[in-house]
Amino acid sequence: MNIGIIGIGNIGSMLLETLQNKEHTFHIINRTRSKLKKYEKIGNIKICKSIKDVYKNSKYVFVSVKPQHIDEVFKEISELEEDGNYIISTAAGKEINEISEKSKKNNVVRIMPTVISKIGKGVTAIAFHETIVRDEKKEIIELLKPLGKVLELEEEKFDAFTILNSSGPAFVAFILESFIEGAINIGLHADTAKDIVLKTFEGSIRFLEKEEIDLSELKYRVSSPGGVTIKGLYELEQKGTKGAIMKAVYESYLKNKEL
Ligand SMILES: NC(=O)C1=CN([C@@H]2O[C@H](COP(=O)(O)OP(=O)(O)OC[C@H]3O[C@@H](n4cnc5c(N)ncnc54)[C@H](O)[C@@H]3O)[C@@H](O)[C@H]2O)C=CC1
Ligand SMILES: O=C(O)[C@@H]1CCC=N1
Repeated sequence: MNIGIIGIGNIGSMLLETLQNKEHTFHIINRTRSKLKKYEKIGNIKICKSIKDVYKNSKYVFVSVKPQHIDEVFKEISELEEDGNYIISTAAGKEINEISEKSKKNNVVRIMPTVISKIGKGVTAIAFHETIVRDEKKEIIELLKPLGKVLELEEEKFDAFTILNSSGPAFVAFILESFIEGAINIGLHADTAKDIVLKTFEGSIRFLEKEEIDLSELKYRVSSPGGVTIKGLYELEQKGTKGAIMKAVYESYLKNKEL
């Protein structure tokens, strides 16, 4: 399969490296040429000089540039003839109808990926232009399988999905970091703290899945009456931590809707 990728940043490089497979030939381009250097000597990766070269040579063309740069890419594509190729946009907040209008193409697919897919464990949401039929959808979903789970989702749910799934890893990193720094403050070395915190989070998730219990049930199993855990939970409640996190999710959601 001939696959194009316009924009080899965080997501473009994740797509290139995760979908890498000897049966595919990749045609890639990036504005900052230095980011392409490491792919120069790989046989099935062709570095292109123009968006036209990428589009003309690829059946599936991922567009993974920032939302503020996407219009110029679609403008260039709009001047090219559609010949059985499909645009697959990864841009947050950009709807299929808008992409279709700007690129003057019908074969438009929208995905919402995550950097986590680099290890094949992420979830990728997907939505298709109304003219794309079942067999075409099946082939595209199959192409994306190395990314992990591929979830067909109504476009109106993309904004919420983006914040939870695609911004999500950054929120997780922030919360983990808070615990690690809390641990350093009570005398642990950073490496030890990181190891314990990661294992505690991972173990708690596995435990919740296996025991099939509610989150509050886990809180009450751990919190001894008048003990140490409830003291910390009380502090979090007094500081409005849950409200702050809910507000963070909401603000990200509003920002995504503005794009
Ligand atoms: N970073 C993430 O975790 C996620 C990002 N997204 C979306 O994916 C898209 C890409 O995000 P990132 O990879 O984080 O951005 P990035 O800034 O890391 O990568 C974008 C790349 O596109 C290149 N570029 C810009 N204009 C170009 C042009 N005209 N021709 C060729 N290359 C061009 C830039 O040089 C850059 O390397 C965005 O639209 C974003 O909303 C979606 C889900 C998750
Ligand atoms: O922060 C952003 O705008 C992009 C979209 C979702 C994750 N990263």
